Amino acid sequence: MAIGFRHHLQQQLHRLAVNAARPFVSWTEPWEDVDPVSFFMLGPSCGFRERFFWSDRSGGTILVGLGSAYAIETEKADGRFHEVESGRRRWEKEIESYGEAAAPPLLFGGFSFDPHRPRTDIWRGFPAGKLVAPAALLAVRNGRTTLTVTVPTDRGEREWGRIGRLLERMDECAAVPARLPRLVSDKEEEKERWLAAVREAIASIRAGALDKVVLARARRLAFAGTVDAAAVLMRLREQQPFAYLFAFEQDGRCFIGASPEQLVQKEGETCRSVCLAGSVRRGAAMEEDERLGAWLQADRKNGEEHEFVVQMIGRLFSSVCETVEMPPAPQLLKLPHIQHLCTPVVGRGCRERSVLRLVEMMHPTPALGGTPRDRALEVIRSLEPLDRGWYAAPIGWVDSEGDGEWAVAIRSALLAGNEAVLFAGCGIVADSDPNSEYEETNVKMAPMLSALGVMNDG
Ligand SMILES: C=C(O[C@@H]1C=C(C(=O)O)C=C[C@H]1O)C(=O)O
Ligand SMILES: [Mg+2]
Repeated sequence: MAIGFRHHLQQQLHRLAVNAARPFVSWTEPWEDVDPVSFFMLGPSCGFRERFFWSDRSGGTILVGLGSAYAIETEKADGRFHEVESGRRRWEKEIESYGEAAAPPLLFGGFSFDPHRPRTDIWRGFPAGKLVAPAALLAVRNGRTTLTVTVPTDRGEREWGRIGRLLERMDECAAVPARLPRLVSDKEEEKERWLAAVREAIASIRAGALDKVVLARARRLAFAGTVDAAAVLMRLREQQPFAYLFAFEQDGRCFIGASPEQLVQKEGETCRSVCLAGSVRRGAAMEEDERLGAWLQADRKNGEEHEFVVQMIGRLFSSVCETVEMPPAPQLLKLPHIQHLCTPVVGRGCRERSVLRLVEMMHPTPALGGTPRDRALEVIRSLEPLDRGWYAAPIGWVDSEGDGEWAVAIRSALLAGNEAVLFAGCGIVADSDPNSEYEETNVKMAPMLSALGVMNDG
């Protein structure tokens, strides 16, 4: 089947490319029986230096991209969302799309947390904002799988080599990911300095300078061999079934994670978000777990952390939507290692046309930045001893309608060769205790530690 299909696709694309009036053409075909992680694994061996993976919380939408037919990249500190949105509109005019989906292929990517902060070397290849239209996109939606191939009309022949190899290999049996290498070193990045920063933040909050700030820390692991992103992804898929799974790889450096937190979704005139803040670990037995959950729902400090997020997202949705629905009190979201206070928000009659506009307005929410936003960002810049890069920032996709879904890139790590850098933060408020906050960041790192094979699940 692949040979016949390959021939068919090649012919279609060749014919279209020759006659195209625009610089790119895309072709979409239905395609069954491909495991998305196996497809992701084929990238490097076919010569693609970029790849991404996305699965939403239900696993209903899975997007896997290989290569980059078109990229919109910005290093602007101010106006980066606007620049990316203009790039998206330009993209629609540069492509002719045929086959099953006669719409331009969607763009996938992300943003850095704070473009005003100087970037360190570990985040090389992860600019202030970057969206890509992949050369090959596998999309699973509502149980249907399609493959979209996008080629530049002037360099179609060159792209074809990689795509041809991919189509040949897609039919081979599911690839087996590399084994995870042994851990050789584990460095807490400056625990004492982080605790001191938390103490200082608490003092500023008590002095009335701000209400809440999220401070993060990093943990650097070194392994005896290369950490294979596909192997980590496969484990995350098993271990974190209700999270957004994401990976964004540039030249062998892969930012990967399993985030429970939706930033914003737009589907026509409906938009959604989830306020997530306030945390406690899971209990070992049911009784303890329920006791911890009940404690979390009654705890004043966690309630406060959560309430700042509810206030901000509620206000923002009210400013762009006709109606906003949210439950009066937070629910519990139970994940394998941690439970959170959670308030889902639905806005109807949304007046914004692009989800990127909503991403711009929402980032960072008080769940990742703080309240008030500008003060919190200043405190993070002056107290936090690390470069967040794309951690805690928006990651997701946007289509030609301006619809799309974005998560907050937490519970994540940057994989680079033999190293993995893990990140986790927590919301500091007036009643925070530095040691408990430190413990909370440990719980938040557990999912990635477990996916990396460093910690036994428990
Ligand atoms: C910042 C992180 O998580 C955020 C902070 C939370 C908290 O402090 O209770 C809870 C959920 C997230 O919004 C992280 O996981 O790194
Ligand atoms: Mg917290």
